[in-house]
Amino acid sequence: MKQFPTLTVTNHPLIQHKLTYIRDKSTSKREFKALIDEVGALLTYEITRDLPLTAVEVETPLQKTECHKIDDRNLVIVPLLRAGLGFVDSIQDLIPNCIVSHVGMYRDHVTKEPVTYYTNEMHNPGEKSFIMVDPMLATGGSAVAAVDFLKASGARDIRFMCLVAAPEGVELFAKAHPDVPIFAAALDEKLNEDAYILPGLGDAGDRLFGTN
Ligand SMILES: O=P(O)(O)OC[C@H]1O[C@H](OP(=O)(O)OP(=O)(O)O)[C@H](O)[C@@H]1O
Ligand SMILES: O=c1cc[nH]c(=O)[nH]1
Ligand SMILES: [Mg+2]
Repeated sequence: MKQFPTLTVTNHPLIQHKLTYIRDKSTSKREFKALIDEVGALLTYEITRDLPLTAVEVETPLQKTECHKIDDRNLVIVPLLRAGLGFVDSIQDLIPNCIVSHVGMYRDHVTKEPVTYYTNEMHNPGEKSFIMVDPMLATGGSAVAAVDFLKASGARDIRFMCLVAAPEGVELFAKAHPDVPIFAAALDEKLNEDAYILPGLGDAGDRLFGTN
């Protein structure tokens, strides 16, 4: 299998176990969201591993001591609507002070090209760390366009978290944004003729929100 230097596949047994149920078409909508929450938390643990820490003094009931904090008020989660919303709850549970800045984008069913329909204004993006989240990296068109937007707004420190990636999408993304690390739970086989990931999990947005 082709190697991608900017891709980290977090194939921890717990993630693989939960991904098995996420892929299963008989998994209910309620279970699907609960599993996305759980895997989202586990992937967040991995993607935040290299965030810098600042020393702070804390007084325990016994004495003063030096502890460490991440700069959570300058950490921005960027969910790609709609399916990226699935990861927001778990990240906010872990890092309640983070900022959430939405990017609305859908993939045109015919051309497979991303169409942007919503963006948030960014404040001091050069001073912030961004984690873009979307369960699916298929052709890579949406993720590349979303990072193009973040960079055009002034963002520099960006990470991308997804659940399932296709080799075609990783290749396109890594070429366009070699400075943006990708964290995924699985690198799947390929895209089908409709640019869906095989074996994949189907349409993540539809499974999360009950549409199709
Ligand atoms: O890598 P790509 O080929 O661009 O495909 C991936 C995109 O497709 C899905 O979104 P979709 O267009 O289905 O929108 P939705 O989240 O609103 O369902 C998915 O959540 C990604 O954003
Ligand atoms: O397999 C795919 C490809 C794009 N979007 C999805 O939700 N699933
Ligand atoms: Mg969709």
